[in-house]
Amino acid sequence: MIDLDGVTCRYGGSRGKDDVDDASGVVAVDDVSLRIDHGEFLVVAGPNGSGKTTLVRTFNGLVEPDAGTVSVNGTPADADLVAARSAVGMVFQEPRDQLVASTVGADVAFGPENLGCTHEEIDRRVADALAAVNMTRREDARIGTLSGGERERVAIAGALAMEPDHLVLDEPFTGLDEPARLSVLDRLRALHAAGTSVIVVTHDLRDVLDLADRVIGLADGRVAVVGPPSEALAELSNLGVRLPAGHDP
Ligand SMILES: Nc1ncnc2c1ncn2[C@@H]1O[C@H](COP(=O)(O)OP(=O)(O)OP(=O)(O)O)[C@@H](O)[C@H]1O
Repeated sequence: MIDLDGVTCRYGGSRGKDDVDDASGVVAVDDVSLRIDHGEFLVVAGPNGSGKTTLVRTFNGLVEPDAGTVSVNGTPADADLVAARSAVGMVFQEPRDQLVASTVGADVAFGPENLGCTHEEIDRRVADALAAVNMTRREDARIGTLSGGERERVAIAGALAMEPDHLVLDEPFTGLDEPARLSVLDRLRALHAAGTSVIVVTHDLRDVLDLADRVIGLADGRVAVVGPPSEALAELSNLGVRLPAGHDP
């Protein structure tokens, strides 16, 4: 479970927990409280610059709030960063930024190796994670030869190999063609069905809204709307996000 209480994040100006009243700089996330349960499929929507990326990066301590608290499974994220990063896997906006090895297998093994898993455990996790993204037996493929969609799936596999409770994907469909987008959606649907909590950050709600248990719409760093998709849809149309066909304003 991820629990946020009054989280505020700012860039620039004076930083730090003691100067949250300094009005200089940009307030990227503004007093957000939120609880995400195990198994939940959550969509975080909002226009460019509304604070989506900054918000989700607080979930595993990548961004430390200037005010408020984040806890993961009951422990403050900043008190145990390893636990937070093991429980909350993250796939960044540009998957190339997070691929660290030259082959698929070495890349997916990187996380479990750092966790100190045994060789047998690493092999099992790599095989399971590649199966989950439909890339079984592609361990030896060189990263440089993969398409953008395949790289995205390797990045997802790398996060899955940590066996996280929550998987966060930041704009996972950017730059993907239609087959790759549908393939990633298919994988997310299967992961959710298998019990992983999936959190998708997007300004494009086509397709993904059908999978969501709940959607949060951000505007200027604040939660403008939160609820099941059917209830949130009307208000989401005011936020400048791309809605599924038939729901455009
Ligand atoms: N490293 C940074 N330094 C300074 N300002 C930043 C930084 N990262 C984000 N911001 C600012 O914080 C605000 C929120 O940005 P953030 O990237 O969290 O929003 P977003 O909704 O994810 O945007 P996008 O859809 O464009 O990715 C914006 O005003 C942005 O310019």
